[in-house]
Amino acid sequence: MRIGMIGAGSWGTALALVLHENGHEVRCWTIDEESLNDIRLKQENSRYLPGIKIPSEIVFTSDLRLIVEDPEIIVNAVPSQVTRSALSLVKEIFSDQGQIWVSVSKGIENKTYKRITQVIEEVMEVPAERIAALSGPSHAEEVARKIPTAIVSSSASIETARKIQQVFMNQYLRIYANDDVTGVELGGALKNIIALAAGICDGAGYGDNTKAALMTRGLVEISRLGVEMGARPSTFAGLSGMGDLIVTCMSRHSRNRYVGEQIGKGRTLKEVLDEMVMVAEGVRTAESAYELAKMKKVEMPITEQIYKVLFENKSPGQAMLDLMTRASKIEDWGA
Ligand SMILES: NC(=O)C1=CN([C@@H]2O[C@H](COP(=O)(O)OP(=O)(O)OC[C@H]3O[C@@H](n4cnc5c(N)ncnc54)[C@H](O)[C@@H]3O)[C@@H](O)[C@H]2O)C=CC1
Ligand SMILES: O=C(CO)COP(=O)(O)O
Repeated sequence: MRIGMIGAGSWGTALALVLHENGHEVRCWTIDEESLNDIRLKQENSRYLPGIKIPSEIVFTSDLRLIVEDPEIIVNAVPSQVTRSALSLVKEIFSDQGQIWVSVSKGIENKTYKRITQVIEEVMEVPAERIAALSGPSHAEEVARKIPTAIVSSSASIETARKIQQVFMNQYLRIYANDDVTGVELGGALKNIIALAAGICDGAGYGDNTKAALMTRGLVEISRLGVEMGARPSTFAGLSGMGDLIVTCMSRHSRNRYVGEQIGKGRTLKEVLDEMVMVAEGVRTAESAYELAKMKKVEMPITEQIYKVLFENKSPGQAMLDLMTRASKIEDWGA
């Protein structure tokens, strides 16, 4: 199959390697001329995925026309908040021939509160049944090294989810399929906020008990908002829920956990983001989730405290104290 990849950051590049290995013809678009030159000269994307050799058969280009020329599948791998603008460029030159779209981005668009498959549906004017989300515990650094990984392909149409499963699956990337796209995308987006909290926990010197509490109660509030938005509760116990929450809160590769860790050590958000090359989606998703929770009247205490630490200068210590001294509760999946 011919597959177009929009975005050649760490995840876009790692997935291009998977697809190439699976026998597909892959073309990746990037606006980043520096990494493009790097890939052409050294066969390595050292800015986003250092240490991994990139086969010369994978085309990397800044010419979008090469991406939209006759693909059977188009994958969106740019960060959530720039997906709309990147797709607007695609829309100008794209002719719809029944292609399947895949979102691998994990976020909720600011202001519109849309999941990324919904942004694709709106901008590209394709039906939800032809769009899938691929999500789950999968750091690019490990997938690119062929470390066994399992994720989930989800679409409103289970046939579409199954097709994408077949295209991406191989010996080191196991893919499950389901049709709860709302749950899959919200799990992948919201766990990044809890990973920021887990990072703060590491940076501020709290303990393993603290992190376990944040992860467990984090999953409760993720599920609570997810169910309110129409997701199935059981999806949050799966790869795109608990699975991704575990890896992002625990992994040395996680950019969201890293940002939290730096803040926990006393640095400002601006200082940390200014020196980062890669995206930490949880920062902007915290804005969307905080506002959504207020609008939907869903209790999300950890998200609320993370929002206040990130954007209202609240100290992590005070945020932790406020979480610990909330009114006493019965432990229940909705409490
Ligand atoms: N890195 C990882 O391990 C994983 C990342 N993801 C998700 O994949 C998405 C992409 O993440 P990464 O590849 O890690 O990000 P990255 O920061 O490594 O790369 C971002 C890519 O987007 C491009 N980009 C940035 N702004 C742009 C714009 N305005 N227009 C066009 N292109 C633009 C950059 O040039 C770069 O190619 C995120 O939503 C992330 O949460 C999902 C699973 C794993
Ligand atoms: O979603 C991811 C792993 O599944 C990547 O997480 P980070 O963006 O925090 O690195």
